[in-house]
Amino acid sequence: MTGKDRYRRTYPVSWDQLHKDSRALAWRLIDTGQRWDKIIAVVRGGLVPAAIIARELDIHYVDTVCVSSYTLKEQGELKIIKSIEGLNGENALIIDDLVDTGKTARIVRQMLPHAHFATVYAKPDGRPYVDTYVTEVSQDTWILFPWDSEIQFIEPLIQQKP
Ligand SMILES: O=P(O)(O)OC[C@H]1O[C@H](OP(=O)(O)OP(=O)(O)O)[C@H](O)[C@@H]1O
Repeated sequence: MTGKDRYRRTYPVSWDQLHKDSRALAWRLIDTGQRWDKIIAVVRGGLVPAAIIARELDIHYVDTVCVSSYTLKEQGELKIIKSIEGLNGENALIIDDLVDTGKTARIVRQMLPHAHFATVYAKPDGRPYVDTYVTEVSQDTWILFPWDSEIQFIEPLIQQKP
């Protein structure tokens, strides 16, 4: 299934919730007992969680891999826009906002095979490709991130058509 048909529900995440969930991910990472000295953010969705994790884990080295797989809700071809040279992922933590089908995680793991892969949110198909995550949502849920949304007026429920 491709495109909008894949999503039957929406899970809106506010900035506050994203901050709390990213801090919860930081706690979970600390609880593994492992320690890392580098963060690799998967651009773009991983940028904000990576900044929060870098602060909580006191990591000052942050780099990026740039991969794009979606055009809004339409699943498109996966493109590597920027890779990483000279690292195998040792002592590195890869951070993304979400693992959905797992396509992005699989390709980033190939670039950095020794890294620990962590996401804030995970769907069942992508879960096997992450080492640590916080919240699972169903495969047919569209996670509406705060950077993709705005607060706006809506009609009273009674005036909305079914
Ligand atoms: O598990 P997958 O099916 O690969 O999906 C997860 C990826 O999709 C989103 O990125 P997207 O490609 O939308 O790019 P963006 O973060 O730049 O918006 C998200 O940030 C993950 O990187």
